[in-house]
Amino acid sequence: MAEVLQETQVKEMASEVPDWKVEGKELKQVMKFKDFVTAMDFVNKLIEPAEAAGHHPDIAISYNTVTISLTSHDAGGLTEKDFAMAKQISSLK
Ligand SMILES: C[C@H](O)[C@H](O)[C@H]1CNC2=NC(N)=NC(=O)C2=N1
Repeated sequence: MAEVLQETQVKEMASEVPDWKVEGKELKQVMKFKDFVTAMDFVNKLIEPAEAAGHHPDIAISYNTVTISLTSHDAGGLTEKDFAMAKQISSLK
């Protein structure tokens, strides 16, 4: 299991993913799309990288708005896996 990062490490790594916000034990991003179908298309693009990494984002969909939260449930906080997944997700936008 990946280890929970210290606060200083979190700050350092957060600067590498400026489109994500650190909120407590999560990395969060709200994404707006043209419509529901486009939003769903994006969400479906997350299946492959999440399965490949064995690390899965929490996703809330509201019409054209997708809120993605990343945390390592098993470790109980943010780990390197969350930052790696954040980078991957950002690259799919
Ligand atoms: C066995 C498997 O690795 C675990 O259940 C994984 C699956 N995906 C996961 N994803 C996230 N975000 N946190 C986890 O703790 C987690 N656990």
